Amino acid sequence: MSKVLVSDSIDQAGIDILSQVATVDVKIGLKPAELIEIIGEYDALMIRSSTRVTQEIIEAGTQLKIIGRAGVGVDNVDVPAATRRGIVVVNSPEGNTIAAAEHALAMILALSRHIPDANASVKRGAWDRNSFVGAEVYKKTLGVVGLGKIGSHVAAVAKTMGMKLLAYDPFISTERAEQLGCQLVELDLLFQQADYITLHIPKTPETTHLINATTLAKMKPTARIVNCARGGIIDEVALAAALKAGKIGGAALDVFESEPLGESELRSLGKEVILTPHLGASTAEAQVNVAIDVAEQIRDVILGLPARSAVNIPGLGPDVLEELKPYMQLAETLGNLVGQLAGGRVEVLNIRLQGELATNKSQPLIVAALKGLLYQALRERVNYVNASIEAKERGIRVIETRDASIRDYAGTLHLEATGTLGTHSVTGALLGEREIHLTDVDGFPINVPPSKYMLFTLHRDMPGIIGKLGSLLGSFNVNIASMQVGRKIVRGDAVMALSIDDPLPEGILDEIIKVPGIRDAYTVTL
Ligand SMILES: NC(=O)c1ccc[n+]([C@@H]2O[C@H](COP(=O)([O-])OP(=O)(O)OC[C@H]3O[C@@H](n4cnc5c(N)ncnc54)[C@H](O)[C@@H]3O)[C@@H](O)[C@H]2O)c1
Ligand SMILES: O=C(O)CC[C@@H](O)C(=O)O
Repeated sequence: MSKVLVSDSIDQAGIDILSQVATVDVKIGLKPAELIEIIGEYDALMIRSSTRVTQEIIEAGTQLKIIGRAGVGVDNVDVPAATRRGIVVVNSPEGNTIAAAEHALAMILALSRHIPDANASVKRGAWDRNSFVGAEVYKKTLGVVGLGKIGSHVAAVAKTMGMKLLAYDPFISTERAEQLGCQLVELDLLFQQADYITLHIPKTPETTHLINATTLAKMKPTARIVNCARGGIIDEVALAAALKAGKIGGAALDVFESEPLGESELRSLGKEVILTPHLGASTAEAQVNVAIDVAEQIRDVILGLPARSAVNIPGLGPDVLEELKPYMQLAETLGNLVGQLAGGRVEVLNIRLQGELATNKSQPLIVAALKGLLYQALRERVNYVNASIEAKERGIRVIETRDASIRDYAGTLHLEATGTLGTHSVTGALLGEREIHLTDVDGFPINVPPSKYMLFTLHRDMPGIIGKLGSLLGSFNVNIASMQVGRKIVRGDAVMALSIDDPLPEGILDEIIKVPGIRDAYTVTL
Protein backbone atom coordinates (compact mmCIF):
# COMPACT_ATOMS: atom_id res chain seq x y z
CA MET A 1 0.00 0.00 0.00
CA SER A 2 1.20 3.51 -0.81
CA LYS A 3 2.26 5.84 2.01
CA VAL A 4 1.38 9.52 2.35
CA LEU A 5 3.01 11.93 4.78
CA VAL A 6 0.95 14.94 5.87
CA SER A 7 3.39 17.41 7.44
CA ASP A 8 1.14 20.46 7.99
CA SER A 9 -2.28 20.79 9.55
CA ILE A 10 -4.86 19.60 6.99
CA ASP A 11 -8.62 19.23 7.35
CA GLN A 12 -9.78 15.69 8.21
CA ALA A 13 -11.81 15.59 4.97
CA GLY A 14 -8.51 15.36 3.07
CA ILE A 15 -7.07 12.69 5.36
CA ASP A 16 -10.23 10.59 4.87
CA ILE A 17 -9.80 10.70 1.08
CA LEU A 18 -6.11 9.75 1.28
CA SER A 19 -6.90 6.88 3.65
CA GLN A 20 -9.00 5.20 0.93
CA VAL A 21 -5.84 4.41 -1.05
CA ALA A 22 -2.87 4.82 1.27
CA THR A 23 -1.48 4.60 4.77
CA VAL A 24 -1.50 8.18 6.02
CA ASP A 25 0.95 9.48 8.61
CA VAL A 26 0.25 12.93 10.04
CA LYS A 27 3.47 14.40 11.50
CA ILE A 28 3.25 18.12 12.05
CA GLY A 29 6.14 20.39 13.00
CA LEU A 30 8.97 18.18 11.75
CA LYS A 31 12.38 19.84 11.57
CA PRO A 32 14.02 19.74 8.09
CA ALA A 33 16.50 17.07 9.24
CA GLU A 34 13.67 14.91 10.62
CA LEU A 35 11.74 15.22 7.37
CA ILE A 36 14.82 14.30 5.34
CA GLU A 37 15.29 11.23 7.50
CA ILE A 38 11.80 9.81 6.94
CA ILE A 39 10.70 11.17 3.53
CA GLY A 40 12.30 8.22 1.68
CA GLU A 41 9.46 5.94 2.88
CA TYR A 42 6.68 8.01 1.31
CA ASP A 43 4.99 8.07 -2.12
CA ALA A 44 3.29 11.41 -1.49
CA LEU A 45 3.74 14.48 0.68
CA MET A 46 0.85 16.80 1.55
CA ILE A 47 1.63 20.24 2.96
CA ARG A 48 0.28 23.74 3.57
CA SER A 49 2.56 26.75 3.86
CA SER A 50 4.66 25.77 6.89
CA THR A 51 6.71 22.90 5.46
CA ARG A 52 9.51 24.07 3.19
CA VAL A 53 10.13 21.38 0.61
CA THR A 54 13.74 22.03 -0.34
CA GLN A 55 15.90 20.33 -2.96
CA GLU A 56 17.50 18.29 -0.17
CA ILE A 57 14.13 16.96 0.96
CA ILE A 58 13.14 16.19 -2.63
CA GLU A 59 16.38 14.30 -3.22
CA ALA A 60 15.82 12.28 -0.05
CA GLY A 61 12.27 11.47 -1.22
CA THR A 62 13.37 8.65 -3.48
CA GLN A 63 9.83 7.17 -3.69
CA LEU A 64 7.99 10.48 -4.01
CA LYS A 65 5.54 10.72 -6.91
CA ILE A 66 3.57 13.78 -5.85
CA ILE A 67 3.77 16.79 -3.56
CA GLY A 68 0.36 18.31 -2.80
CA ARG A 69 0.12 21.90 -1.58
CA ALA A 70 -3.24 22.50 0.09
CA GLY A 71 -3.44 26.12 -1.06
CA VAL A 72 -2.46 28.32 -4.00
CA GLY A 73 1.17 29.41 -3.62
CA VAL A 74 3.83 26.76 -4.21
CA ASP A 75 6.69 29.07 -3.28
CA ASN A 76 7.52 26.82 -0.32
CA VAL A 77 8.28 23.97 -2.75
CA ASP A 78 11.41 23.77 -4.91
CA VAL A 79 9.33 23.08 -8.01
CA PRO A 80 12.31 22.90 -10.45
CA ALA A 81 13.95 20.25 -8.22
CA ALA A 82 10.69 18.26 -8.11
CA THR A 83 10.26 18.57 -11.88
CA ARG A 84 13.76 17.28 -12.51
CA ARG A 85 12.95 14.23 -10.39
CA GLY A 86 9.63 13.70 -12.21
CA ILE A 87 7.59 14.50 -9.10
CA VAL A 88 4.20 16.08 -9.80
CA VAL A 89 3.50 19.21 -7.76
CA VAL A 90 -0.20 20.02 -7.38
CA ASN A 91 -2.06 22.84 -5.67
CA SER A 92 -5.60 24.02 -5.14
CA PRO A 93 -5.87 27.13 -7.31
CA GLU A 94 -9.38 28.11 -6.24
CA GLY A 95 -10.15 26.44 -2.93
CA ASN A 96 -9.25 29.47 -0.79
CA THR A 97 -9.95 32.34 -3.22
CA ILE A 98 -12.98 33.64 -1.35
CA ALA A 99 -11.30 33.26 2.05
CA ALA A 100 -8.24 35.27 0.97
CA ALA A 101 -10.36 37.93 -0.75
CA GLU A 102 -12.57 38.33 2.32
CA HIS A 103 -9.49 38.62 4.52
CA ALA A 104 -8.20 41.47 2.35
CA LEU A 105 -11.59 43.18 2.49
CA ALA A 106 -11.68 42.69 6.26
CA MET A 107 -8.23 44.28 6.47
CA ILE A 108 -9.40 47.31 4.44
CA LEU A 109 -12.37 47.86 6.76
CA ALA A 110 -10.45 47.06 9.93
CA LEU A 111 -7.75 49.57 8.98
CA SER A 112 -10.37 52.22 8.17
CA ARG A 113 -12.20 51.81 11.48
CA HIS A 114 -9.29 50.80 13.76
CA ILE A 115 -11.23 47.70 14.80
CA PRO A 116 -8.30 45.73 16.34
CA ASP A 117 -7.07 48.60 18.54
CA ALA A 118 -10.58 49.74 19.50
CA ASN A 119 -11.41 46.18 20.50
CA ALA A 120 -8.21 45.84 22.53
CA SER A 121 -8.91 49.13 24.29
CA VAL A 122 -12.44 48.10 25.36
CA LYS A 123 -11.09 44.72 26.52
CA ARG A 124 -8.54 46.59 28.63
CA GLY A 125 -11.50 48.33 30.36
CA ALA A 126 -11.42 51.69 28.55
CA TRP A 127 -14.27 53.47 26.78
CA ASP A 128 -12.35 55.76 24.43
CA ARG A 129 -14.54 57.06 21.59
CA ASN A 130 -12.17 59.80 20.43
CA SER A 131 -9.03 57.89 19.50
CA PHE A 132 -10.66 55.66 16.94
CA VAL A 133 -12.40 57.99 14.52
CA GLY A 134 -12.17 56.24 11.19
CA ALA A 135 -12.65 56.85 7.49
CA GLU A 136 -15.31 55.62 5.08
CA VAL A 137 -14.39 53.53 2.08
CA TYR A 138 -17.48 54.77 0.19
CA LYS A 139 -16.41 56.85 -2.84
CA LYS A 140 -12.73 56.23 -2.07
CA THR A 141 -10.36 54.83 -4.68
CA LEU A 142 -9.15 51.26 -4.33
CA GLY A 143 -6.08 50.27 -6.37
CA VAL A 144 -6.06 46.52 -7.03
CA VAL A 145 -2.64 45.20 -8.03
CA GLY A 146 -3.22 41.80 -9.66
CA LEU A 147 -6.69 41.22 -11.07
CA GLY A 148 -6.66 37.42 -10.92
CA LYS A 149 -9.00 35.21 -8.92
CA ILE A 150 -8.61 36.93 -5.54
CA GLY A 151 -8.14 40.47 -6.90
CA SER A 152 -11.30 40.11 -9.02
CA HIS A 153 -13.42 39.09 -6.04
CA VAL A 154 -12.03 41.93 -3.93
CA ALA A 155 -12.83 44.34 -6.78
CA ALA A 156 -16.37 43.00 -7.18
CA VAL A 157 -17.18 43.38 -3.47
CA ALA A 158 -15.45 46.77 -3.19
CA LYS A 159 -17.57 47.97 -6.12
CA THR A 160 -20.72 47.17 -4.16
CA MET A 161 -19.37 49.25 -1.25
CA GLY A 162 -19.27 52.24 -3.56
CA MET A 163 -15.51 52.33 -4.14
CA LYS A 164 -13.93 53.63 -7.33
CA LEU A 165 -11.66 50.94 -8.75
CA LEU A 166 -8.26 51.23 -10.42
CA ALA A 167 -6.37 48.09 -11.37
CA TYR A 168 -2.91 47.18 -12.54
CA ASP A 169 -2.32 43.78 -14.14
CA PRO A 170 -0.21 43.57 -17.30
CA PHE A 171 -1.70 40.18 -18.20
CA ILE A 172 -5.38 41.15 -18.08
CA SER A 173 -7.34 42.68 -20.95
CA THR A 174 -9.04 46.07 -20.71
CA GLU A 175 -12.38 44.31 -21.42
CA ARG A 176 -11.95 41.96 -18.45
CA ALA A 177 -11.04 44.88 -16.19
CA GLU A 178 -14.06 46.84 -17.43
CA GLN A 179 -16.36 43.87 -16.78
CA LEU A 180 -15.22 44.08 -13.17
CA GLY A 181 -15.82 47.81 -13.08
CA CYS A 182 -12.09 48.57 -12.91
CA GLN A 183 -10.11 51.10 -14.87
CA LEU A 184 -6.85 49.49 -15.98
CA VAL A 185 -4.01 51.94 -15.34
CA GLU A 186 -0.23 52.05 -15.10
CA LEU A 187 1.21 51.25 -11.70
CA ASP A 188 2.51 54.75 -11.03
CA LEU A 189 -0.94 56.28 -11.60
CA LEU A 190 -2.49 53.68 -9.29
CA PHE A 191 0.07 54.51 -6.59
CA GLN A 192 -0.60 58.25 -6.98
CA GLN A 193 -4.40 58.11 -6.96
CA ALA A 194 -5.40 55.23 -4.67
CA ASP A 195 -6.66 55.73 -1.13
CA TYR A 196 -6.33 51.99 -0.57
CA ILE A 197 -3.90 49.65 -2.34
CA THR A 198 -4.43 45.90 -2.17
CA LEU A 199 -1.91 43.39 -3.53
CA HIS A 200 -3.04 40.15 -5.19
CA ILE A 201 -0.03 39.08 -7.23
CA PRO A 202 2.41 36.18 -6.97
CA LYS A 203 5.88 36.78 -5.59
CA THR A 204 8.23 36.70 -8.57
CA PRO A 205 11.58 38.40 -9.27
CA GLU A 206 9.55 41.27 -10.84
CA THR A 207 7.22 41.69 -7.85
CA THR A 208 9.80 41.29 -5.06
CA HIS A 209 9.96 44.63 -3.20
CA LEU A 210 7.50 46.13 -5.68
CA ILE A 211 6.50 48.27 -2.71
CA ASN A 212 9.74 49.98 -1.66
CA ALA A 213 10.93 53.40 -0.52
CA THR A 214 10.61 54.81 -4.05
CA THR A 215 7.11 53.49 -4.75
CA LEU A 216 5.90 54.36 -1.23
CA ALA A 217 7.01 57.93 -1.87
CA LYS A 218 4.59 58.09 -4.83
CA MET A 219 1.54 57.27 -2.67
CA LYS A 220 -0.81 59.68 -0.90
CA PRO A 221 0.23 60.33 2.74
CA THR A 222 -3.21 58.98 3.70
CA ALA A 223 -2.95 55.83 1.55
CA ARG A 224 -3.50 52.49 3.25
CA ILE A 225 -1.85 49.39 1.86
CA VAL A 226 -2.97 45.78 2.29
CA ASN A 227 -0.89 42.69 1.54
CA CYS A 228 -2.68 39.35 1.75
CA ALA A 229 -0.67 37.96 -1.18
CA ARG A 230 2.93 37.08 -0.39
CA GLY A 231 5.59 38.30 1.98
CA GLY A 232 8.48 40.03 0.22
CA ILE A 233 6.32 41.95 -2.24
CA ILE A 234 6.62 44.78 0.30
CA ASP A 235 10.02 45.90 1.62
CA GLU A 236 9.05 45.81 5.30
CA VAL A 237 11.91 48.05 6.47
CA ALA A 238 10.93 50.72 3.93
CA LEU A 239 7.24 50.35 4.88
CA ALA A 240 7.93 50.77 8.61
CA ALA A 241 10.04 53.86 7.87
CA ALA A 242 7.30 55.38 5.66
CA LEU A 243 4.66 54.72 8.33
CA LYS A 244 6.80 56.22 11.08
CA ALA A 245 7.51 59.31 8.97
CA GLY A 246 3.79 59.72 8.16
CA LYS A 247 4.50 59.31 4.44
CA ILE A 248 1.73 56.73 4.23
CA GLY A 249 -1.50 56.33 6.20
CA GLY A 250 -1.58 52.69 7.21
CA ALA A 251 -0.80 49.10 6.37
CA ALA A 252 -2.39 45.71 7.01
CA LEU A 253 -0.21 42.68 6.40
CA ASP A 254 -1.11 39.00 6.52
CA VAL A 255 2.13 37.78 4.94
CA PHE A 256 5.77 38.59 5.69
CA GLU A 257 9.23 38.37 4.21
CA SER A 258 10.05 35.80 6.84
CA GLU A 259 7.36 33.71 8.54
CA PRO A 260 6.75 33.45 11.43
CA LEU A 261 7.42 37.19 11.75
CA GLY A 262 10.45 37.75 13.95
CA GLU A 263 11.88 41.00 15.25
CA SER A 264 10.20 43.77 13.26
CA GLU A 265 9.71 47.53 13.51
CA LEU A 266 6.16 46.88 12.34
CA ARG A 267 5.28 45.29 15.69
CA SER A 268 6.03 48.53 17.50
CA LEU A 269 3.69 50.71 15.42
CA GLY A 270 0.22 51.82 16.50
CA LYS A 271 -3.31 51.51 15.20
CA GLU A 272 -2.20 52.39 11.65
CA VAL A 273 -0.72 48.89 11.36
CA ILE A 274 -2.59 45.57 11.49
CA LEU A 275 -0.68 42.30 11.41
CA THR A 276 -2.24 38.82 11.10
CA PRO A 277 -0.31 35.52 11.07
CA HIS A 278 -0.95 34.38 7.46
CA LEU A 279 -4.65 33.79 8.01
CA GLY A 280 -5.90 34.55 4.49
CA ALA A 281 -6.84 30.94 3.80
CA SER A 282 -7.84 30.12 7.35
CA THR A 283 -11.58 29.66 7.12
CA ALA A 284 -13.31 26.38 7.85
CA GLU A 285 -14.76 26.39 4.33
CA ALA A 286 -11.46 27.08 2.56
CA GLN A 287 -9.62 24.44 4.58
CA VAL A 288 -12.20 21.80 3.62
CA ASN A 289 -12.03 22.92 -0.03
CA VAL A 290 -8.24 22.81 -0.35
CA ALA A 291 -7.89 19.59 1.65
CA ILE A 292 -10.42 17.77 -0.56
CA ASP A 293 -9.08 19.26 -3.79
CA VAL A 294 -5.46 18.28 -3.10
CA ALA A 295 -6.19 14.93 -1.42
CA GLU A 296 -8.26 13.89 -4.46
CA GLN A 297 -5.35 14.72 -6.73
CA ILE A 298 -2.90 12.74 -4.58
CA ARG A 299 -5.35 9.82 -4.56
CA ASP A 300 -5.64 9.99 -8.37
CA VAL A 301 -1.88 10.03 -8.89
CA ILE A 302 -1.48 7.06 -6.51
CA LEU A 303 -4.10 5.26 -8.63
CA GLY A 304 -2.11 6.07 -11.78
CA LEU A 305 -4.49 8.81 -12.99
CA PRO A 306 -3.45 12.34 -13.96
CA ALA A 307 -3.74 15.25 -11.53
CA ARG A 308 -6.03 18.11 -12.53
CA SER A 309 -4.01 21.03 -11.11
CA ALA A 310 -0.38 20.08 -11.64
CA VAL A 311 1.76 23.20 -11.62
CA ASN A 312 4.72 21.52 -13.29
CA ILE A 313 2.98 19.84 -16.23
CA PRO A 314 2.73 22.63 -18.79
CA GLY A 315 -0.77 23.52 -19.93
CA LEU A 316 -2.39 20.45 -18.44
CA GLY A 317 -5.44 21.91 -16.71
CA PRO A 318 -8.58 19.80 -16.21
CA ASP A 319 -10.33 21.14 -19.32
CA VAL A 320 -7.30 20.58 -21.54
CA LEU A 321 -6.75 17.14 -20.06
CA GLU A 322 -10.30 16.03 -20.75
CA GLU A 323 -10.15 17.18 -24.36
CA LEU A 324 -6.61 16.12 -25.22
CA LYS A 325 -6.23 12.88 -23.27
CA PRO A 326 -6.85 10.53 -26.23
CA TYR A 327 -4.54 12.61 -28.41
CA MET A 328 -1.88 12.58 -25.69
CA GLN A 329 -2.07 8.80 -25.72
CA LEU A 330 -1.63 8.96 -29.51
CA ALA A 331 1.35 11.33 -29.19
CA GLU A 332 3.00 9.09 -26.62
CA THR A 333 2.53 5.96 -28.73
CA LEU A 334 3.88 7.68 -31.85
CA GLY A 335 6.83 9.08 -29.88
CA ASN A 336 7.67 5.65 -28.55
CA LEU A 337 7.33 4.10 -32.04
CA VAL A 338 9.37 6.70 -33.92
CA GLY A 339 12.05 6.61 -31.21
CA GLN A 340 12.46 2.86 -31.70
CA LEU A 341 12.45 3.13 -35.51
CA ALA A 342 15.08 5.87 -35.35
CA GLY A 343 17.23 3.94 -32.87
CA GLY A 344 20.45 5.64 -31.69
CA ARG A 345 20.42 9.17 -30.36
CA VAL A 346 17.63 11.40 -31.61
CA GLU A 347 18.71 14.97 -32.31
CA VAL A 348 15.61 16.56 -33.84
CA LEU A 349 11.95 15.76 -33.37
CA ASN A 350 9.60 17.38 -35.87
CA ILE A 351 5.99 17.41 -34.73
CA ARG A 352 3.22 18.36 -37.16
CA LEU A 353 -0.24 18.99 -35.77
CA GLN A 354 -2.79 18.54 -38.51
CA GLY A 355 -6.49 19.34 -38.84
CA GLU A 356 -8.34 20.05 -35.59
CA LEU A 357 -5.12 19.56 -33.62
CA ALA A 358 -3.59 22.61 -35.30
CA THR A 359 -5.88 24.88 -33.32
CA ASN A 360 -5.32 23.11 -30.01
CA LYS A 361 -2.77 23.69 -27.26
CA SER A 362 0.31 21.87 -28.48
CA GLN A 363 2.40 21.78 -25.30
CA PRO A 364 0.72 18.73 -23.71
CA LEU A 365 1.04 16.79 -27.00
CA ILE A 366 4.71 17.71 -27.33
CA VAL A 367 5.33 16.61 -23.75
CA ALA A 368 3.49 13.32 -24.39
CA ALA A 369 5.46 12.71 -27.62
CA LEU A 370 8.75 13.35 -25.78
CA LYS A 371 7.68 11.02 -22.97
CA GLY A 372 7.10 8.29 -25.56
CA LEU A 373 10.33 9.09 -27.40
CA LEU A 374 12.41 8.84 -24.22
CA TYR A 375 10.67 5.76 -22.84
CA GLN A 376 13.20 3.31 -24.26
CA ALA A 377 16.06 5.21 -22.62
CA LEU A 378 14.46 6.15 -19.32
CA ARG A 379 11.56 3.69 -18.80
CA GLU A 380 9.46 4.61 -15.75
CA ARG A 381 11.80 7.51 -14.90
CA VAL A 382 10.29 9.66 -17.63
CA ASN A 383 6.84 11.14 -17.13
CA TYR A 384 4.80 14.17 -18.17
CA VAL A 385 6.60 16.23 -15.54
CA ASN A 386 10.20 15.77 -16.57
CA ALA A 387 9.96 14.75 -20.27
CA SER A 388 10.72 18.26 -21.59
CA ILE A 389 13.70 18.76 -19.27
CA GLU A 390 15.09 15.31 -20.05
CA ALA A 391 14.74 15.97 -23.79
CA LYS A 392 16.43 19.36 -23.46
CA GLU A 393 19.30 17.87 -21.49
CA ARG A 394 19.80 15.27 -24.23
CA GLY A 395 19.97 18.07 -26.81
CA ILE A 396 16.78 17.00 -28.61
CA ARG A 397 15.51 19.93 -30.65
CA VAL A 398 11.74 20.04 -31.05
CA ILE A 399 10.31 21.71 -34.14
CA GLU A 400 6.56 22.22 -34.19
CA THR A 401 4.50 22.90 -37.29
CA ARG A 402 0.76 23.22 -37.75
CA ASP A 403 -1.50 22.61 -40.71
CA ALA A 404 -5.19 23.24 -40.11
CA SER A 405 -6.34 21.61 -43.37
CA ILE A 406 -8.36 18.46 -42.72
CA ARG A 407 -7.33 15.38 -44.70
CA ASP A 408 -8.69 11.86 -44.04
CA TYR A 409 -9.10 12.32 -40.28
CA ALA A 410 -10.33 15.17 -38.09
CA GLY A 411 -6.87 15.44 -36.52
CA THR A 412 -3.57 13.72 -37.22
CA LEU A 413 -0.20 13.89 -35.58
CA HIS A 414 2.98 13.42 -37.57
CA LEU A 415 6.32 12.79 -35.84
CA GLU A 416 9.66 12.71 -37.60
CA ALA A 417 12.78 11.81 -35.64
CA THR A 418 16.26 12.49 -36.97
CA GLY A 419 19.15 10.94 -35.15
CA THR A 420 22.56 9.40 -35.44
CA LEU A 421 21.13 6.46 -37.43
CA GLY A 422 18.94 8.39 -39.87
CA THR A 423 15.42 9.78 -40.15
CA HIS A 424 12.11 8.00 -39.60
CA SER A 425 8.55 9.22 -39.42
CA VAL A 426 5.16 8.03 -38.27
CA THR A 427 1.68 9.51 -38.51
CA GLY A 428 -1.34 8.55 -36.49
CA ALA A 429 -4.96 9.49 -35.93
CA LEU A 430 -7.88 8.57 -33.71
CA LEU A 431 -10.78 6.49 -34.97
CA GLY A 432 -14.08 7.02 -33.18
CA GLU A 433 -12.36 9.59 -30.94
CA ARG A 434 -10.29 7.07 -28.95
CA GLU A 435 -8.90 4.22 -31.06
CA ILE A 436 -5.32 4.89 -32.18
CA HIS A 437 -4.43 4.06 -35.79
CA LEU A 438 -1.08 4.33 -37.52
CA THR A 439 -1.76 5.95 -40.87
CA ASP A 440 1.73 6.34 -42.26
CA VAL A 441 5.21 4.96 -41.61
CA ASP A 442 8.23 6.54 -43.30
CA GLY A 443 5.94 8.14 -45.86
CA PHE A 444 4.12 4.89 -46.78
CA PRO A 445 0.36 4.92 -46.17
CA ILE A 446 -0.92 2.15 -43.86
CA ASN A 447 -3.90 1.78 -41.58
CA VAL A 448 -3.20 -0.41 -38.55
CA PRO A 449 -3.85 -0.14 -34.85
CA PRO A 450 -0.57 -0.33 -32.91
CA SER A 451 -0.01 -3.52 -30.92
CA LYS A 452 2.41 -4.40 -28.15
CA TYR A 453 4.86 -6.23 -30.43
CA MET A 454 5.34 -5.07 -34.01
CA LEU A 455 7.68 -5.71 -36.89
CA PHE A 456 8.21 -3.21 -39.70
CA THR A 457 10.09 -3.98 -42.90
CA LEU A 458 11.20 -1.73 -45.72
CA HIS A 459 11.21 -3.88 -48.83
CA ARG A 460 10.73 -4.07 -52.57
CA ASP A 461 7.10 -4.75 -53.48
CA MET A 462 7.53 -8.00 -55.44
CA PRO A 463 5.80 -11.38 -55.65
CA GLY A 464 6.58 -13.95 -52.95
CA ILE A 465 8.15 -11.65 -50.40
CA ILE A 466 5.23 -11.80 -47.96
CA GLY A 467 5.23 -15.60 -48.13
CA LYS A 468 8.96 -15.80 -47.49
CA LEU A 469 8.74 -13.53 -44.47
CA GLY A 470 5.73 -15.49 -43.14
CA SER A 471 7.61 -18.81 -43.46
CA LEU A 472 10.70 -17.38 -41.79
CA LEU A 473 8.67 -16.08 -38.83
CA GLY A 474 6.85 -19.43 -38.67
CA SER A 475 10.16 -21.28 -38.51
CA PHE A 476 11.00 -19.21 -35.42
CA ASN A 477 7.54 -19.98 -33.97
CA VAL A 478 6.42 -16.33 -34.28
CA ASN A 479 2.66 -15.98 -34.68
CA ILE A 480 1.46 -13.11 -36.91
CA ALA A 481 -1.74 -11.45 -35.63
CA SER A 482 -2.14 -9.05 -38.55
CA MET A 483 -0.17 -7.75 -41.47
CA GLN A 484 -0.46 -4.86 -43.88
CA VAL A 485 1.60 -3.53 -46.76
CA GLY A 486 1.83 0.17 -47.52
CA ARG A 487 3.14 1.23 -50.89
CA LYS A 488 3.14 4.33 -53.03
CA ILE A 489 3.51 2.64 -56.42
CA VAL A 490 3.12 -0.97 -57.56
CA ARG A 491 6.43 -2.89 -57.42
CA GLY A 492 8.19 0.09 -55.90
CA ASP A 493 9.40 0.47 -52.33
CA ALA A 494 6.95 -0.61 -49.63
CA VAL A 495 6.56 -0.90 -45.89
CA MET A 496 5.13 -3.96 -44.15
CA ALA A 497 3.62 -3.56 -40.66
CA LEU A 498 3.10 -6.81 -38.77
CA SER A 499 1.51 -7.24 -35.36
CA ILE A 500 2.95 -10.30 -33.66
CA ASP A 501 1.85 -12.13 -30.54
CA ASP A 502 5.23 -12.32 -28.81
CA PRO A 503 8.54 -10.46 -28.86
CA LEU A 504 10.81 -11.45 -31.77
CA PRO A 505 13.39 -14.05 -30.74
CA GLU A 506 17.08 -12.96 -30.65
CA GLY A 507 18.84 -12.96 -34.00
CA ILE A 508 15.77 -13.14 -36.23
CA LEU A 509 16.13 -9.56 -37.52
CA ASP A 510 19.48 -10.49 -39.11
CA GLU A 511 17.72 -13.39 -40.88
CA ILE A 512 14.86 -11.14 -42.02
CA ILE A 513 17.13 -8.65 -43.76
CA LYS A 514 18.78 -11.53 -45.61
CA VAL A 515 15.44 -12.25 -47.39
CA PRO A 516 15.89 -11.00 -50.99
CA GLY A 517 14.00 -7.71 -51.46
CA ILE A 518 13.92 -6.77 -47.76
CA ARG A 519 16.20 -3.79 -47.15
CA ASP A 520 15.57 -3.10 -43.50
CA ALA A 521 13.59 -4.46 -40.58
CA TYR A 522 12.71 -2.94 -37.23
CA THR A 523 11.17 -4.56 -34.21
CA VAL A 524 9.17 -2.42 -31.83
CA THR A 525 7.61 -2.97 -28.40
CA LEU A 526 4.89 -0.48 -27.47
N1 LIG B 1 -2.80 35.11 2.47
C1 LIG B 1 -3.15 33.92 2.10
O1 LIG B 1 -3.37 33.02 2.92
C2 LIG B 1 -3.33 33.63 0.64
C3 LIG B 1 -4.33 32.74 0.24
C4 LIG B 1 -4.48 32.46 -1.11
C5 LIG B 1 -3.64 33.08 -2.04
N2 LIG B 1 -2.67 33.92 -1.62
C6 LIG B 1 -1.80 34.60 -2.58
O2 LIG B 1 -2.57 35.59 -3.26
C7 LIG B 1 -1.98 35.90 -4.51
C8 LIG B 1 -3.03 35.95 -5.61
O3 LIG B 1 -3.63 34.68 -5.74
P1 LIG B 1 -4.71 34.39 -6.91
O4 LIG B 1 -5.31 33.07 -6.61
O5 LIG B 1 -5.58 35.56 -7.13
O6 LIG B 1 -3.73 34.24 -8.15
P2 LIG B 1 -4.08 34.44 -9.69
O7 LIG B 1 -3.02 33.72 -10.42
O8 LIG B 1 -5.50 34.10 -9.96
O9 LIG B 1 -3.90 36.01 -9.88
C9 LIG B 1 -2.65 36.65 -9.87
C10 LIG B 1 -2.74 37.82 -10.82
O10 LIG B 1 -1.52 38.55 -10.73
C11 LIG B 1 -1.22 39.02 -12.02
N3 LIG B 1 0.20 39.35 -12.08
C12 LIG B 1 1.27 38.52 -12.22
N4 LIG B 1 2.42 39.23 -12.21
C13 LIG B 1 2.04 40.53 -12.05
C14 LIG B 1 2.76 41.73 -11.97
N5 LIG B 1 4.10 41.76 -12.05
N6 LIG B 1 2.06 42.88 -11.79
C15 LIG B 1 0.72 42.88 -11.70
N7 LIG B 1 -0.03 41.78 -11.81
C16 LIG B 1 0.63 40.61 -11.97
C17 LIG B 1 -1.61 37.90 -12.94
O11 LIG B 1 -1.83 38.35 -14.26
C18 LIG B 1 -2.90 37.41 -12.28
O12 LIG B 1 -4.03 38.03 -12.86
C19 LIG B 1 -0.89 34.84 -4.70
O13 LIG B 1 0.34 35.40 -4.32
C20 LIG B 1 -1.27 33.76 -3.70
O14 LIG B 1 -0.17 32.98 -3.31
C21 LIG B 1 -2.50 34.22 -0.29
O1 LIG C 1 -1.97 27.19 3.94
C1 LIG C 1 -2.27 28.34 4.28
O2 LIG C 1 -2.92 28.60 5.28
C2 LIG C 1 -1.84 29.52 3.41
C3 LIG C 1 -2.34 29.38 2.02
C4 LIG C 1 -2.06 30.53 1.11
O3 LIG C 1 -0.92 31.24 1.41
C5 LIG C 1 -2.03 30.05 -0.31
O4 LIG C 1 -1.12 30.40 -1.06
O5 LIG C 1 -2.95 29.32 -0.68
